[in-house]
Amino acid sequence: MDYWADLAAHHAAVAQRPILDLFKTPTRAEAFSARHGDLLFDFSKTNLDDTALDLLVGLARAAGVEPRRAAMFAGAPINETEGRAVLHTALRDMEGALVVDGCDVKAPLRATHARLSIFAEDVRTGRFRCQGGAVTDVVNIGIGGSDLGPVMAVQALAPFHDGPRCHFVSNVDGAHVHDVLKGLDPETTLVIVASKTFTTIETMTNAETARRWMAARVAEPGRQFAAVSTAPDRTATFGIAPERVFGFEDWVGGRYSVWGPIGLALMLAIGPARFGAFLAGGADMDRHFRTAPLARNLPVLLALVGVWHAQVCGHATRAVLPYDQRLARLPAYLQQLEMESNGKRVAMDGADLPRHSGPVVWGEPGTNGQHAFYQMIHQGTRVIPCEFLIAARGHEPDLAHHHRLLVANCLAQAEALMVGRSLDEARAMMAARGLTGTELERQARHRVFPGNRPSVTLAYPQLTPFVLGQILALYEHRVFVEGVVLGINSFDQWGVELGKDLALRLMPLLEPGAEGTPDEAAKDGSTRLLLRHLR
Ligand SMILES: O=P(O)(O)OC[C@H]1O[C@H](O)[C@H](O)[C@@H](O)[C@@H]1O
Repeated sequence: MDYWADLAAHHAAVAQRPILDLFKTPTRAEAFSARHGDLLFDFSKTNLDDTALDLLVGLARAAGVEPRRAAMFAGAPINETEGRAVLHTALRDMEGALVVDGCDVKAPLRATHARLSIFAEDVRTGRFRCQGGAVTDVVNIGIGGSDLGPVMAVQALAPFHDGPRCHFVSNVDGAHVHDVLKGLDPETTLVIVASKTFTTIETMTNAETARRWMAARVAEPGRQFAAVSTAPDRTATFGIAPERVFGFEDWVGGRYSVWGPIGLALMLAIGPARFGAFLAGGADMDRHFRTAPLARNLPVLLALVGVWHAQVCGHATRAVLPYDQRLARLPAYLQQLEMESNGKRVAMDGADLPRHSGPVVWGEPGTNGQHAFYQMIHQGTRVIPCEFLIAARGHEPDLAHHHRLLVANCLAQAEALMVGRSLDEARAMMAARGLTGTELERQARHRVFPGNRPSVTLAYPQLTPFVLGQILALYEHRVFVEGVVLGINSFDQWGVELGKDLALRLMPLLEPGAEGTPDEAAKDGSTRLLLRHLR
């Protein structure tokens, strides 16, 4: 059975059907939504019907999602281009044993987690002393997966933040480290150098700058540095004592690493107990993903809706729209998670991918986005499937009216996208304003909303550590399922390498005197022009 061909044929048959018509079936909303605990995933405002869903679930099954899922959790080397297991799920379920290549991987995880928790408590309680006393500020220096997870999660869980202030430096642009350090006291600052490889040029450059900044005022700057890495030899060379080095294994991908020591800044912010609740939320979603039938499985459904929109309907982008200000960095986090995982043109077997890879992921929190780019979402010529996230409750009980406005806006946008406004309705509006004839017609046309634009909504009770863990694991497994369905390796990222190599080779050409050298002459005309201009 060719599921892709059948899906394409089905899509062609239903593409013009109004989504709203599907609600003539009274059970539509219940049938095209799924729950796990207090999470509700509503995908009824899409053009998916029973036939499409059956085909998509068949596609997932035929692609081997179930055996592949079992292989991932069992520690098989499913990251085939790097010859590694993919076991970030073990970081959030450290109980028991999991033997991979003859060794139990869980006991060392528990040991590192225990050390991390003790260190975090020492810092939080003031037992860990800097030159100037207890730690007041933490600076996490890292980039990509060593930054986006912690920075997003610390902001997301601000209501639970009772530890030192946390700051993040990622960009090699000196403006970033300068602006962050400028307001801090080196005598009470702890610097975490977070880098899986401990070779990333941005992170190492920022770490050296931070050490110089600290050394100017602190007698033993190395004592106020901690490191998170898979490379203990390199952390030692940098001069960070082993008791403040927290390691992890290379089977934790950078963009999947917030659950382990890379999450140290989050643990310092909210404490080990709440960090444990975050892990428990992730583990809870893991259990759901492993046990729920495909057609009731939240990550599988989220993935299949994504495949329907991106590969079957051909929509090139996906907007992630959290109606939750504290999830402001979620779209950026998901850009790495989804686009670094599934933005690939070659299938696992080395052949060209016969269809598009994962979509462009972008977004901003609502309601801000409404006053910026929603114009295009509603009336542009391109269809942009939207993913709304909304909590039932905020954390500010005395501002409950704000939250009601937030919820109303979120639901209104999804409704407007689907229902739209017809030309007749727009004409009636213009007639009510006294317009007539061609002017009425012209003005009315600008006020038409075509509608029939798909969206999904993830509703959760409240943004707690547990719920954040559930949401992030949900997205991780969605990426996994999409990757299996597309037949790609979601766990490598060769596409980031070429630019890094070229940047290193360009560095000498930015020195004064590089003009006219053979290395410069070997560059293309545009690069030469820019080099000269920027030198
Ligand atoms: O943690 P690091 O080794 O410093 O890597 C940081 C980031 O850079 C790499 O180039 C990858 O694109 C990312 O997946 C990774 O998260």
